[in-house]
Amino acid sequence: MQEAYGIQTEVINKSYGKRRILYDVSLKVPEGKIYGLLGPSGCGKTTLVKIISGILRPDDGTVWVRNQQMPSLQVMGQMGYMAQAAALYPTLNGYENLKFFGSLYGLKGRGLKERISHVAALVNLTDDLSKRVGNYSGGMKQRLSLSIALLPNPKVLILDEPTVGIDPLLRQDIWSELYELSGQGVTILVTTHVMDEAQRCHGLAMMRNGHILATGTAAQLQQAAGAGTFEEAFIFFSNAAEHEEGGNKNG
Ligand SMILES: Nc1ncnc2c1ncn2[C@@H]1O[C@H](COP(=O)(O)OP(=O)(O)OP(=O)(O)O)[C@@H](O)[C@H]1O
Repeated sequence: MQEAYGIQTEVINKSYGKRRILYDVSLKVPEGKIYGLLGPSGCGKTTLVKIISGILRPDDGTVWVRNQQMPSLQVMGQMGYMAQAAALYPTLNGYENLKFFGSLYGLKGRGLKERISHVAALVNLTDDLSKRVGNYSGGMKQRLSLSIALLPNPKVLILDEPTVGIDPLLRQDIWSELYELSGQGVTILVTTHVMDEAQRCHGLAMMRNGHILATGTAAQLQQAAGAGTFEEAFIFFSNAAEHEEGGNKNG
């Protein structure tokens, strides 16, 4: 049987002006899995997830989400996206922010109220919903953004650095929730520059300078690199790519 993919990209390229940001990025994210995009700051993770979400257009290449070619309005309605720089309304309180974004997702009435209670509890914000978001800490804003992405009960969830600024206990809760959602069939794409976070994913792609260096499970990648630690595996694939780039330049 053919494997079902929640997200697929084929040879995505993107430049800003003369600067190339993504090079032939091809990925396959199996449906219902948590997939990590691991790479240092500036390697192109946000650009890639924005392209997958339909926010940015690639220069060329194709994205499929749930087997539909993007951009597709129907599929975009099944996706939750958590941006790195939260687009929250600071003068509104947490509840009002959730209500506003919920209405954009087409939720209303009792259904909307129930979803707000559910997602606020998941990120431990129930007691803070009446506070102005402008007075939230960085971690609280992060949690509110995550709860907004969860509002539409998405089939595909795209999270750009979701646990930055979040304390270890809550991070644990968030990961438990992500595993729970994945168990229910939700495909989750998470960007991170943190090794231990990437290792929690079912599968991952290592990225550097707009290139995919290697893909697989953390254990497979470590084994392929013959590395003692996952961090060493990342360094191994980075060095190998650098060597190849140098070779191409020289050749
Ligand atoms: N709108 C833009 N115009 C020009 N350059 C951009 C634009 N957006 C991003 N870039 C550049 O593209 C490169 C990749 O950025 P991107 O945000 O995708 O990286 P990232 O891996 O997500 O980094 P971080 O983890 O720091 O968010 C960076 O060098 C960035 O400066």
